[in-house]
Amino acid sequence: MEKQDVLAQLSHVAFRYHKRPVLRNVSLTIERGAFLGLVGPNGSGKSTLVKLLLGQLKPTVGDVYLFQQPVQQFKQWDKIGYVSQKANRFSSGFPATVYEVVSMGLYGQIGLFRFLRKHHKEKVLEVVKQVGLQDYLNENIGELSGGQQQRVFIARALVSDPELLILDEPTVGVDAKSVDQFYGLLRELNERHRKTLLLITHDIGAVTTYVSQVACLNQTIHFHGESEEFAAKKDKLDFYNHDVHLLTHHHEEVPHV
Ligand SMILES: Nc1ncnc2c1ncn2[C@@H]1O[C@H](COP(=O)(O)OP(=O)(O)OP(=O)(O)O)[C@@H](O)[C@H]1O
Repeated sequence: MEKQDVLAQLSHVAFRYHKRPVLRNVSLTIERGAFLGLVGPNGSGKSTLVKLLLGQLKPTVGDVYLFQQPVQQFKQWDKIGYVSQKANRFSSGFPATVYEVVSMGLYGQIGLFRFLRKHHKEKVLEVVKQVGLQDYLNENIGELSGGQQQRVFIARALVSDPELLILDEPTVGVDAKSVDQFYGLLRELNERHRKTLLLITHDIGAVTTYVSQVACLNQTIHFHGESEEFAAKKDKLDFYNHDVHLLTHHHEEVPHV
């Protein structure tokens, strides 16, 4: 593997909230072109790992690199797109159209009050089309279903042309049929549009069906390999214990600290 093909890396990372250890000795590499699913039970540290990757938290021990740079020095944030689990929660009165919300993804590049140039507008239309919402361009986002809203946020993350897209539980609150379409979209972004994806999810079914690699986290990485290998081994991996069948459905009831 060439050095420039490592887009993100955690090296021997430990993290604690106050005195409480949450992650220990986590080493994980995300290579260019990967579609990596990060799975783990509730409270296993998935969101904490993402916050460390994005430089929002500092490891107690170890190092985090983005595009071969220590995350504290990293400045090229337009190379990274991020879609959080709270993205699809707009009420019907929210006064912004699909076009406007997706355009917001360009503000980092062009500044908040600058006008979009022709090529910016074309890029907005291109990514809206990529996520299949071209017929909804002028709809208010609050009028769309949870699955459609989530696509809008993918488009907003894509509009600045990131190389690495990080999605934290993006299907929470999305109905089952839209979830399948949504994962299909992610696969297409990975295979056709060459985006590197990190998908944080409880959904074991999705990871075995759609992603190319799986990493299992429960305080530390218990497995990282190809999804076929994961599918063959998953019943023997003890990191989930008895929780495995509950995970897809119980997420929303779990209070976040
Ligand atoms: N700000 C915080 N302060 C203290 N403890 C926290 C904080 N955020 C998370 N924790 C704790 O750290 C542990 C890991 O939380 P984290 O949210 O990273 O796990 P997760 O795998 O993303 O969980 P979930 O699947 O429920 O979203 C949990 O025990 C959680 O209660």
